[in-house]
Amino acid sequence: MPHVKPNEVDDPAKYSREVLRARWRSRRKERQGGSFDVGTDGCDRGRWSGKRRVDESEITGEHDDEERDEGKHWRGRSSSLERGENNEGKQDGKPSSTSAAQEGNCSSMEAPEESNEEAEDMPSHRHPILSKLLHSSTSSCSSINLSSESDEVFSDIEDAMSKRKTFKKVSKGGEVLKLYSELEAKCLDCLMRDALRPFVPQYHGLVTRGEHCYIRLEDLLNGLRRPVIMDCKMGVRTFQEEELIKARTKPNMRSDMYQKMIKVDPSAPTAEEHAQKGVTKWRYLQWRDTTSSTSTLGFRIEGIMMEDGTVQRDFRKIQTLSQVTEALLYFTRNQLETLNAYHSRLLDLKDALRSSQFFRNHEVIGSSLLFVHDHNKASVWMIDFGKTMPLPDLKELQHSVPWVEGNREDGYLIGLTSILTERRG
Ligand SMILES: Nc1ncnc2c1ncn2[C@@H]1O[C@H](COP(=O)(O)OP(=O)(O)OP(=O)(O)O)[C@@H](O)[C@H]1O
Ligand SMILES: O=P(O)(O)O[C@@H]1[C@H](O)[C@H](O)[C@@H](OP(=O)(O)O)[C@H](OP(=O)(O)O)[C@H]1O
Repeated sequence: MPHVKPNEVDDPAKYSREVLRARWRSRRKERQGGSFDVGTDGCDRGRWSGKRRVDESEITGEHDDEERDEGKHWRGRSSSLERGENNEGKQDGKPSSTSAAQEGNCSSMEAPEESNEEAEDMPSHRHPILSKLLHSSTSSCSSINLSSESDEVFSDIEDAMSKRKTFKKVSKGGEVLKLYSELEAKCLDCLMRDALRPFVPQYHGLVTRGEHCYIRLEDLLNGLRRPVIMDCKMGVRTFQEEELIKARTKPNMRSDMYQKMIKVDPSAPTAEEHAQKGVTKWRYLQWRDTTSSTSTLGFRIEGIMMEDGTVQRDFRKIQTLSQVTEALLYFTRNQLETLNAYHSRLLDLKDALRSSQFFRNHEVIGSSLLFVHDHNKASVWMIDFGKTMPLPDLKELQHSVPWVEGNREDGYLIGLTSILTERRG
């Protein structure tokens, strides 16, 4: 355990960083032949979301697993740690020539931020809260690993985790950067001219850092003190129809997803999948949807971060409204004011969705509602449009009817209604 000065205990984030920093040091020492300091709390680490993130060690020179969370767990259960490799490459981070032209030349849109080199000397620019969220993912990722230090820094499980730790970074000035994806940038651009604008982080265009391009977004946690955060992935499915077609026509067996699957339920894969030790991405995503509340309630809780910085992801198997209610009451600590503020924001969102042209003609897949509150404010935001697609041929969606292959319905409003219903119950 690190030496902790008394005043550091008053600052949990700092204390947590110190503890984790010490663990990282001891882990590195062990790799170099020294002793291994096992966590003293006996808990797995809670991890949550944030695949597309940039390793802040790039910016600050520190190592991002220092900020991972030690898991105190919702209802005392341990969250699972998953590992694996993504075999399917993604093209995020480098705009195509057309998209770059559309968004403006990335490198000519420099934000007023520090360069990587400057930032290395300025660790105070880190965003401790966001970095907790971003560093607590359970999933594997095809992202480019920007950090040459990761092999040294991460343990076996963390080696796998590190493959997805490169997507987002934090900057000063009330903005966060997310690795560029053409689909997401186009959506955000559209959303800035839509009725949904007040429910989406403000989009400030693109910026280049090193060899990658990023989307500049309003930091939704800016100005909040010890915020409590919940990420709910919306919709009755989290896979695109394209993923289903690909699984049929050009199946790519993902061993990382197979591993994640058997960790939760060894009997879930078919005999063939067991033999191949792999599942297609569609199969994994569909399994996640049907074993959580996604398929039935139209949303699932991906993770919750409490005010002390602990991140909890033990909601994978939640399927009923009463379980969701329990989680939400825990998240809000039963505070009526907070619950009411969320409720009224969600009603406003529902109205805005009704009048949104963007919503009418987009298939919204894998997008989240981010619930954020502190002691005097609560709000809900729509985030993550990386898999949100415009519909062809002036087609429009209802968002409130079940999905059947080909209809492209996403069930977003089914999820929103479930959340609102839960609140009434
Ligand atoms: N504008 C923002 N301001 C503050 N925090 C944000 C913002 N956008 C995202 N986050 C945080 O980062 C997390 C991940 O964001 P997002 O879902 O957009 O990333 P992703 O890499 O696409 O993740 P996923 O693994 O869900 O596909 C969110 O759960 C949220 O906590
Ligand atoms: O639920 P988990 O266990 O965290 O699994 C991940 C989750 O379903 C993400 O939504 C998905 O990314 P997309 O939605 O962006 O496809 C990711 O795929 P990936 O590994 O291909 O990134 C999965 O690994």
